[in-house]
Amino acid sequence: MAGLGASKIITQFRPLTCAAATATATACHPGRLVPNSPDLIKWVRREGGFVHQAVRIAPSAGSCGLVACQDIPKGSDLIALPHHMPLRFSSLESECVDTIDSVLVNLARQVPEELWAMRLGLKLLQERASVGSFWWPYISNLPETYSVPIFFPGEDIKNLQYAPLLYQVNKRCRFLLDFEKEVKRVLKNLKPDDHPFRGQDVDASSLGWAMSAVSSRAFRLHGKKLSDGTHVDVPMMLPLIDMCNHSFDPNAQIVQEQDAGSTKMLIKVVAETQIKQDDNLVLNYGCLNNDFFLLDYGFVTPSNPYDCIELKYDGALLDAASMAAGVMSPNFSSPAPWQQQILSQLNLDGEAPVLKVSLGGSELVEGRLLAALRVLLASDSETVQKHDLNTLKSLAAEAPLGISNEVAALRTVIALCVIALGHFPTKIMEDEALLKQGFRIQKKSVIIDVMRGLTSRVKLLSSKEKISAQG
Ligand SMILES: C[S@@+](CC[C@H](N)C(=O)[O-])C[C@H]1O[C@@H](n2cnc3c(N)ncnc32)[C@H](O)[C@@H]1O
Repeated sequence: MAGLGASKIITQFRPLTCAAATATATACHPGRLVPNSPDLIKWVRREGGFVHQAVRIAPSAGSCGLVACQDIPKGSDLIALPHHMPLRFSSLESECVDTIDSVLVNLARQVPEELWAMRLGLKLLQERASVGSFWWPYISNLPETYSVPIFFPGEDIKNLQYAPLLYQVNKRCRFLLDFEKEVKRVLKNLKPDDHPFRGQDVDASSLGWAMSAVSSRAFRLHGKKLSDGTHVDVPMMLPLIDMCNHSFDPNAQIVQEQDAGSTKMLIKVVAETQIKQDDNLVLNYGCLNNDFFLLDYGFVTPSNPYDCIELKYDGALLDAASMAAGVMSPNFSSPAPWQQQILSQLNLDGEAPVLKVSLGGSELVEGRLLAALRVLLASDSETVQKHDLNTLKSLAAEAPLGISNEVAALRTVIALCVIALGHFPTKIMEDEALLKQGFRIQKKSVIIDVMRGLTSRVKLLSSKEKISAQG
């Protein structure tokens, strides 16, 4: 009986380790789980989906992408997936049809919300391990490895040199190691037929593969319609559509529409602009900073308008910065009661303050930090009370508390930038010599851009002050 059981298991799983999966395959698209995997475009068409005749899968910047092999007019449908093709994970106990579903749902419950990709990752791993999986043509075309920081060698992680990102990478690595133990504990006593991964061992590395496959490819789209007519957002993996690479200047977008004659939703990609022959089909993955791009997708976007750096709001640090900037007797660490009250309104003081503030991005200086600096550098409450909080938080509101107050606030931020740059031990020239340090270079560029933007404001304000003094 034991022998029979073993042979049954062997014919019902596909290995979760890459070397075994690729042993008999020959290269077609580089770096895929199975190099001679089935043709994805043919599979989508066979399943009742639509793929524009000019759309091809082609190598693109070291991985794959979708390319137009002839001009495509704006508004054309590029891809349409029928309802059964996206890979979703229902975590509802009521939708569990067997013990395998319940095991996965119970494991998924132990994944924190912010690591939602691991939940759908469990479903992906289950399908990867199963010989009869409907999604095998899709899964075999997924990348074999991911360039996200959880897989970086220790030295490369350290070399990111940016504490908020190091914190996130460590958190994910720690979670995967703990979750490995939990998954092993749960799977240990299961009968072979109830085992979600067909009796295979699951370790931190296969869990990391699945989490990265999902974080770098899933889209959050409308799921089931609720009785009030709204939809819940559900992460899904979209075969073929997820071959589109990212651009902040996309030529395609995902739309969901009701399938004719059915209550189900059709997921489509539509040409947002005219697409020229040989152009890549690109989607906008979202207005994300480079921390998210690197953590979830394994790449950074140069000149990313949404990139920013995070700082902790700290009175002593602000005192040091403003003194370095030549601001006279700052009192950031000992605010007056009326100032403290405004800090509480800004959520920078009080019972549960949110002390994380950012520089860069579309705002240049986070409104809460700017307002705090303006208020703490103001000498009387009357002038401050004349303005509402939104004005105090806005860089567009030019010097609401007077030019010298504004210059002192901006100089303090510039000094904060100098301190933040000092936390990177290497020079930009050294970073440039290391190809992998695109992340570090981009973070430094954000800081330098903030300094440039604020310095020109300070100059403008100072010249206005001079003119008014002369007048
Ligand atoms: C949704 S998949 C796109 C298809 C993927 N290139 C492939 O070969 O399967 C997202 C992944 O593509 C790559 N990618 C997408 N856009 C990129 C970009 N603008 N620059 C660099 N890599 C990109 C990253 O590896 C990312 O994790």
